[in-house]
Order: sequence, then C-alpha cells, then structure tokens
Amino acid sequence: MKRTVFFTDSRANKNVTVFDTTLRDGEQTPGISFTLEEKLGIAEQLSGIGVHAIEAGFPASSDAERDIVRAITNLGLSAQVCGLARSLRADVDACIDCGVDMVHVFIPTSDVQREYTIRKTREQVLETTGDIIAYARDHVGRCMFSAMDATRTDWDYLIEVYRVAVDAGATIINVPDTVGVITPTAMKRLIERIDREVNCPIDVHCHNDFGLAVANTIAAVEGGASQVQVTVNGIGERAGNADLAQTVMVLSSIYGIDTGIRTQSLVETSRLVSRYAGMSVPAIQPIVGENAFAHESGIHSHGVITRSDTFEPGIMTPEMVGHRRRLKLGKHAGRHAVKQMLAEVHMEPADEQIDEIVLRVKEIAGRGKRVTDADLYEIAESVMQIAPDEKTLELQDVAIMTGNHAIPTASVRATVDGVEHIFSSVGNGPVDAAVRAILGIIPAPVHLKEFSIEAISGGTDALGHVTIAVEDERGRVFDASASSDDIILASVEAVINAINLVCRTHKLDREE
Ligand SMILES: CC(=O)SCCNC(=O)CCNC(=O)[C@H](O)C(C)(C)COP(=O)(O)OP(=O)(O)OC[C@H]1O[C@@H](n2cnc3c(N)ncnc32)[C@H](O)[C@@H]1OP(=O)(O)O
Ligand SMILES: CC(C)C(=O)C(=O)O
Repeated sequence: MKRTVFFTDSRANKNVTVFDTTLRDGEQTPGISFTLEEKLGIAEQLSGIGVHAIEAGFPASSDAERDIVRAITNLGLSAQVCGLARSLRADVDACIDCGVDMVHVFIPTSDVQREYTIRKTREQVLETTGDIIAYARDHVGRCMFSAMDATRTDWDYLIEVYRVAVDAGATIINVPDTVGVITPTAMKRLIERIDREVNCPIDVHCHNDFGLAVANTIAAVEGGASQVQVTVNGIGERAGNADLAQTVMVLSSIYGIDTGIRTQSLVETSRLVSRYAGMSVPAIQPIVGENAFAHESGIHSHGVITRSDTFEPGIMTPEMVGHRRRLKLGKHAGRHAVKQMLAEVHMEPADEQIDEIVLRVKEIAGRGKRVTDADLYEIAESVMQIAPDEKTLELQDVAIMTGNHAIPTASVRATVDGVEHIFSSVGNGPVDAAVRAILGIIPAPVHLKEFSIEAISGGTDALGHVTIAVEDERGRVFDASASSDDIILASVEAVINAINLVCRTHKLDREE
C-alpha cells in the first residue's frame, strides 16, 4: 500500500528514543500498585519491544520499592534501567544502591511549586541542582535532570537551571509538563529555545490533564527533543501521561521517525498492563482499543472490504500494531458486511435473503441489543431455512464450589459430538473456574478474547447478560452471548455458544 506522509518537519530528529515510565509515573495512578512479579513481567515486556529506557521506580519511597528496582536491574535487560530521586543525597544513594544505569533527579522550578513544596528561593534551587547532579555523576554514568513543572516556570530562569544541571554533568535534560497545561505550539517553541541555548539532549514528559499529552510530546519532537517519556495505556498521575502506543505510532507512521519499537507487540503490551493494573482500556482507545480497527456502519464496512485504507489510516494497519480488523453488526450495518461475515463461515445467502437478514439485524440492534456473530448465524439459518446444525458441545451439568475460604472450583460434564467428558478446574473466581473447565473439554483450541457481564435491570435479582468473544487458531473471532438471572450459568452458556460457533466453522472449513 502506498505510504502517504502527511507531515515531516525537517528539524525533527530522525531517531527518537523511548523512555517508559509505566512502572513509576504509571504506578502513581490512584488505585494501581503492581506486585514484584507484575513489575518484572512489564519490565521484560517493555525491554523486549525495544524501549530504550525503563523508569523502574522511586527507590527512596520504601524498602519494598527498592527491592523491586534492584530486582529489575538484576534482570540484565537490554533497556537501560532508571530510578527516580528527589534532589536529596539519600534518594540518589537509594537509586545507586539498586544498581540502576541512570538516576533521574528532579527539582521543582516553577514559583508555585518551588515556594509551596520545597520552600526554596530561585538561587537555592540553582545551588541544589548543581550539587545534586554533581553528586549523582560521581556515582553513576548517566543522570537525567528534570526541572519539575518546567512549563509553568519562567523561561529565562528555566534555561539558567538547565545550564547549571548540564554544567554539573546531567547527561540528558527532561522538560516535564507536570500539570498538563502547555499547548503544542508553545511546547515546540519552548523546546526550540532550550535546544538553541542549552547544549544537551532533550527528553519530554507530558501529562494529559487537557488531553494534549501525546500532541505536546510530538510537538516537543518537532522542536528538537530526542527522547519521549510515555506510559503503557497512558496511565499515570491524574489523567495520565502520553500513551506509548499513540506516541510511537504517530512518530513512526506519520513522521517516519524510527523509535526502535517493535510495534507489532503494542496491543499485547497494552493488554498485559491493563490486566496487571486492573484497569480496562476503553474500546475507542486509539491503536490498542477493541474498536481501533472495527467497523460497524455499512458504508465504512463496504469501503474496508474493498480496500482497507478507504476508512482506515492506511499508513497504520492492524497488523503493524498486533491488532486485527473486525466487521461488527449493529443498527448501522449494511449488506456488504453481512455478506462478507457470512461468507467467512461458508454461508452464501441469495441477494433477497441478505436484505431480510440486514432488516432483522437492524431490528434487533434498534432495540438497543448488541448483535453477536451467534445472533447473525441464527438469523441467517432462519432466513435461509437451514436446519440448525447439531451442536458439537452440549452441557449436561455444571457444579461450582466457592466461598471465602475455598478456592473456586468448577466441574463440567458435557458431550462433545455425543461423547461424554468431565473436566474440573480451579479459577480466580467461580466464573473463571467454570470457563476454564469448559475450555478443558473442547476439541478445538480457542483463546478467550473478551468477556463482559452487564446487569440488564437494577437490583440484586438483575438479569445478567454475558458476551464472550473467542479466537480460533486462524485468528478468526466469534462472539456469542447469553442471559440468565445466574451470572455463572449465563457465562457458561455464552462460552458454549461461542465454542459451538467455532466448531461449526471448523467442520465447514474441512468440507470446503
Ligand atoms: C511529579 C511527580 O510525579 S514527582 C514523584 C511523585 N512520586 C511520589 O511521591 C511517590 C513516592 N513518594 C513517597 O513514597 C513519599 O512521598 C516519600 C517517601 C518520597 C516522601 O514521604 P514523606 O517524607 O512522608 O513526605 P511527603 O510525601 O509528605 O512530602 C514530600 C516531601 O518531599 C519534599 N520534596 C518534594 N520534591 C522534592 C525534591 N525534588 N527535592 C527535595 N525534596 C523534595 C517536600 O518538600 C516534602 O518535604 P518536607 O517533608 O520536608 O516538607
Ligand atoms: C518527576 C517528573 C518528571 C514528573 O513525573 C512530572 O513532572 O510529572
């Protein structure tokens, strides 16, 4: 596909390195606290996808944090490992004690933060900056200096602070937009000025209070920054930081800048952090969200079936980020999408049958109901007067044990093509145990992609509606749903419905 470059600023660096702070600023998100194992897993993942440096934590904040940062440095990752420190020798010592490759020292420079947090004069900040950077550089080869709240700092004074830091040995200077208030135009101008007047590589750290974190980060690169600070899924203080996937894809796909990131693993990385953080990613999140490459409206679906860049950027494809393109059905569905989705499962309705199927799809969606693949095939079978297939998997019994002192355990008895199987599994909860037990008996390997439960009415007796999406080994995704006043039974039924779709399609694949 022809690559269209919308913008290339000749002043922008052609190589930009990525400094990830998911484990430090990301973990400052209220409610997020990663375990040691989770932090190690995230660090390995980030290093594996080519992140240049990882901010592993703030060692002075607790003994546990120090142990974690030390464990991350002991992994021997290819990414540099960095620890955060206030402008205090004890904080720097804590970082050095962990064996980090780089110490990141920060000091507030805006009048408001300087006066009300560290209670120092401008002169004292200059003096402390010089002393602490020199101290850090006596012990470690790399030292990043952050003028905290740089974007609300008087620019002349800011330049003075950076010069002191660089003269004392800072190897890179960071420009934090600590409370997310700068605009892209101003950010570009600020970075251009720092680049002209301070002789040091520039890194940028943007917060998302006004939703400008990624735009400001990109503007900083336009102005001459050579390193960007990001977090996976944009997690971080308040409204978070610049998002890793968005920043990297804008730089690489739109600007043609090499970040060294293996972008095919961006979705996988997002899912890992989302799971460990216990924070789901909105479906409409750019690049990694469930809907980032999904199409429901008829005109768009028709377009992408014919040629994907009609309604996708083209310069960024789902494959480039480890995602997949999906057609979805709903109120806005059209004939081309329905025809295509049925063709994928070997169903070929006549033109007037497609019209009828589309009508029924719109009618269901018009009632506010999500139309799953299972619904589509059921409608198609009815319109095409095809007798529903024998179900591969038939549930006989499910028994679940759970409690405050019991490990949730489920036993399932089911027939697969008439042959009885029994399987038991433990899980993180009763639903997880039941789903694992079912997955243990099925003939085809499938991977659970999506699981959602919603209460249809209020109250403790609400009807639970469960939607499940599973992916087969060819990457095809099938979704199905079920409702019951027992959410465990609704989950079991939804999984079985989805698996039966997969098995049915596999049988038809073999017959083709
Ligand atoms: C923008 C950012 O993200 S900065 C990083 C923010 N991250 C964190 O705060 C997470 C980890 N923090 C912690 O665990 C704790 O806040 C600690 C251990 C660092 C400090 O805890 P405490 O000693 O209880 O102090 P507390 O957090 O209440 O207040 C912050 C102290 O740090 C001082 N401080 C803040 N920034 C700096 C700095 N750059 N250099 C020196 N001192 C600083 C403040 O002046 C205040 O000191 P004071 O007690 O003399 O008034
Ligand atoms: C420590 C600094 C870089 C920071 O997190 C901020 O200013 O937001």
